[in-house]
Amino acid sequence: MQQFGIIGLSVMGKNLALNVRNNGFSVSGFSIDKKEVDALANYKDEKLKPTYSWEEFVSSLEKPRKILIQIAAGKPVDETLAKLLPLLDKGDILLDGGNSNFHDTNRRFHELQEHGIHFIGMGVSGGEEGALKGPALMPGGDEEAYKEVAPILEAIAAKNSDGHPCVSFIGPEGSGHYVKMVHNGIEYGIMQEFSEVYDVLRKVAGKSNAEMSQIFADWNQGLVQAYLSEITAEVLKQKDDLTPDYVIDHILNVASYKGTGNWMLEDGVHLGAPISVVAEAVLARFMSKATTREGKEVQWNGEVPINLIDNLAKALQLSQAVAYAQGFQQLKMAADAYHWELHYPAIAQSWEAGCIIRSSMLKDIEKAFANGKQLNNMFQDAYFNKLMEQNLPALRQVIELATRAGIPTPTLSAALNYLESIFNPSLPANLIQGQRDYFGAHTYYRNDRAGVYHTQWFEEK
Ligand SMILES: NC(=O)C1=CN([C@@H]2O[C@H](COP(=O)(O)OP(=O)(O)OC[C@H]3O[C@@H](n4cnc5c(N)ncnc54)[C@H](OP(=O)(O)O)[C@@H]3O)[C@@H](O)[C@H]2O)C=CC1
Ligand SMILES: O=C(CO)[C@H](O)[C@H](O)COP(=O)(O)O
Repeated sequence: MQQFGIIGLSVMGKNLALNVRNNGFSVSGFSIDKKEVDALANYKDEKLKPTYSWEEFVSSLEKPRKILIQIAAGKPVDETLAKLLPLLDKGDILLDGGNSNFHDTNRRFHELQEHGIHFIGMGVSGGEEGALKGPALMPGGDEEAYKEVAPILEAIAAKNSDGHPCVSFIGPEGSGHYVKMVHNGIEYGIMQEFSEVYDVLRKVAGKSNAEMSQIFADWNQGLVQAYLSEITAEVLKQKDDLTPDYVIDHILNVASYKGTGNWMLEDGVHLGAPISVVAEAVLARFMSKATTREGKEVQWNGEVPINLIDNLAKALQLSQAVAYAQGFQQLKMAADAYHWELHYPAIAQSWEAGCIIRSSMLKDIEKAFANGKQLNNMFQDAYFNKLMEQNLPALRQVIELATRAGIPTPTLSAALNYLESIFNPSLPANLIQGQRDYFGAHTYYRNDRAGVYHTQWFEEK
């Protein structure tokens, strides 16, 4: 009998199966796509069992069965659960490792609980390579069931610099998929920040692709030690297969999305979370399609400050911190609203390796939230407060220069505005309240006494 089962053997499912096998566990694989099962069969390895029917798959697994569903999110997951349910026994454990919406996971968790099936909604990040060599895992749902699968998940997960596996139990219901959704929202934010910095580098600093590649590679050893720095350097130096040029210059500048970053924004709006960097990153993807492209190319003939490259690194470092900060702020608001107990240092730790947003900064974030410290925003922590003080002038300079050059910086500007706002004692919302009370008698609170007030702004006729 096999110790673990995986349904869906496409990019992620197949590589996760190999990872489970490489860590000494036996695994059965099944897919509705026979070609995917045949590909598994080609390994001819008794620890990798291909199965060709739902019944064969389920009956090949030791009890309680531990089954990972790694397929396209949405309706396919409900269809798969409907196929599996009649074949399972009470006490079996199902994990959904796809990018499922947390609302769906909440519903499935409770529905399956009624059937005595343990359900774990598990965010998985790291793409194809991560799935094979060690992904970041974000499991939430049934904690007792988590303990049963923890040895396998800890074995296959990426390990951080201390050798700790990048997986820990997140919380109840759909909280694991919620954390993955926030991961992806942060991912959108940081990717857009990188693209704005790239735009300033090429259009203001006049750097070539090869020079920019080297700059990002240098930053990856310095202020912005991050997977996204590493791959940006790689993307910028890649030559094209079809022309003598760099491939980056022939990639159409329309950003696609499957939408998990959009979901973070949707729930952020629901919660009232000030996640401006994520919002601007989502909107920038929309704008990349909506723009008419009829304008003139930016031609910068002005001065290029000698410290521009250093300041771009500092601007990117600080705006990256803001993207993470907004993610953790939303997590805290979600934990309060949905009555989940989330462990922020453990979440930071699970992102320290294996995932797309991994960076050296996550260690500092883990420390910022250590010992149950409840921060309203991450910049209340001394380390990040100092980073803000040190890097704000650089961020301002980059945005000022980009603005003069006519280069849009939606996420860098959102990061600056966030930092200008979070400790600000006199944001101008008093005027909004006055206007609301004027036109709609919506009332307002005062800053000098308790109670709810309404002003008679004009004489009634
Ligand atoms: N690719 C990545 O980098 C990452 C992906 N993920 C998530 O992991 C999951 C799998 O991703 P990936 O490997 O890229 O593959 P896809 O998202 O392309 O999903 C393909 C798999 O889903 C199966 N499938 C589709 N519809 C159904 C259905 N109705 N019933 C059963 N199976 C179905 C496919 O079978 P068939 O071929 O027959 O359609 C195939 O096995 C997704 O939820 C994705 O969002 C998470 C992190 C990273
Ligand atoms: O989950 C992921 C990484 O963590 C995927 O790569 C994600 O689907 C990419 O998102 P999008 O297609 O919306 O850019």
